[in-house]
Amino acid sequence: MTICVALLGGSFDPVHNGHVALAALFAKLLAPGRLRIVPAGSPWQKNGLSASAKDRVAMLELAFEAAALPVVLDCQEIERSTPTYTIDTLRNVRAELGPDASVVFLMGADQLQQLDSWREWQRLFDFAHIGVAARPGFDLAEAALPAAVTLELEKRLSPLAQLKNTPSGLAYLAHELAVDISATQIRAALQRGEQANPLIPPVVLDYIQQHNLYKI
Ligand SMILES: Nc1ncnc2c1ncn2[C@@H]1O[C@H](COP(=O)(O)OP(=O)(O)OP(=O)(O)O)[C@@H](O)[C@H]1O
Ligand SMILES: O=C(O)c1ccc[n+]([C@@H]2O[C@H](COP(=O)([O-])O)[C@@H](O)[C@H]2O)c1
Repeated sequence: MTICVALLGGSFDPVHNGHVALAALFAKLLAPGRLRIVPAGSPWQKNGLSASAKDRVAMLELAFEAAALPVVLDCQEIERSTPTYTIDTLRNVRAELGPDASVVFLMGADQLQQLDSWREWQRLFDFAHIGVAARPGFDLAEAALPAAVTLELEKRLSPLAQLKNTPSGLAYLAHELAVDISATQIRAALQRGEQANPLIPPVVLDYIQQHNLYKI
């Protein structure tokens, strides 16, 4: 049987309930043999990060442990000194897992809307499938996507079972997620001295307070 590995990449600055819900949704849908969380080292489309890699990793460990969602943290992007390009990560993962494993890179609808800005974005499909979850404020409908992304999706949209049973090249849209949370919103709330309680796992909030993060 083919193994299926799902990867969730992100800045996780900090990890929040939207990330946990996205991971949990695809853990249920795909039942992957492994769910890997891949914290970004230098996300080149972002204007810097607030928390250190060490703190972001610690918060990820706490969040997924509290959610009782077994994950493996893959820190290769933090260990690289180059800007974080997903294509590099997927090349490495494919080399590690071999040609037959099903690899699914997960993302929210906001990333799909700008997928054509990613480095070598069409080549991502040579190494992995993509699994996309809906996100409030970001439309998954064709009309909301760049034409080039729509063209790729039209060729690649497939049922989940096909993603599980083939190595790469397909796409799946999960319309059922509706968690209106962003790390930007959480950082802003924490800077204002608000608690951000329903947005973030309590263990992560404790960590943020103990380590005095997101104050400025
Ligand atoms: N509420 C959410 N619903 C669905 N997907 C999400 C949600 N929040 C984040 N994601 C997805 O998780 C991945 C990592 O996101 P990221 O760490 O950038 O969080 P973010 O909340 O978008 O951060 P920021 O507000 O700092 O841009 C991305 O693929 C993103 O689309
Ligand atoms: O490869 C790229 O060029 C690229 C451009 C933007 C985002 N990504 C990846 O998309 C994921 C979410 O990114 P972010 O910046 O919203 O946290 C994370 O794994 C990033 O490395 C990747």
